[in-house]
Amino acid sequence: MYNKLTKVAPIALSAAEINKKLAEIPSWLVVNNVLTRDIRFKDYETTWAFLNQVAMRSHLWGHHPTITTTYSQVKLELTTHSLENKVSDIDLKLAKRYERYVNLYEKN
Ligand SMILES: C[C@H](O)[C@H](O)[C@H]1CNC2=NC(N)=NC(=O)C2=N1
Repeated sequence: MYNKLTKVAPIALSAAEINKKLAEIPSWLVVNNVLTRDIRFKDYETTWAFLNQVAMRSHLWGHHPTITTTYSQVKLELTTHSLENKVSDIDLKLAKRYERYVNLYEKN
């Protein structure tokens, strides 16, 4: 069995729509129109176990965050490049999925 992927166009969201979805993932913020999350994990191995899941999911969905990391600190930033770097539905969908992964790992 294998997956056949279909390409779906991202949909830019209004501030009201973004805020409604943000209520479900309160650790995420929109800073200068960028959906952002900062996390500190317990150690380097945990950080990269998390980032590998982020990378695989991003690759699977064809949508990629800016990842800034130093040792056990991670900053994820999401916007949709193809929509002039606005926050779109896929940014929020990915953030919600990443948040599931955050909860799998011990934090500092
Ligand atoms: C061809 C490729 O699928 C597109 O360039 C994807 C890649 N990853 C992406 N990631 C983000 N954040 N925004 C995009 O518009 C985007 N486009």
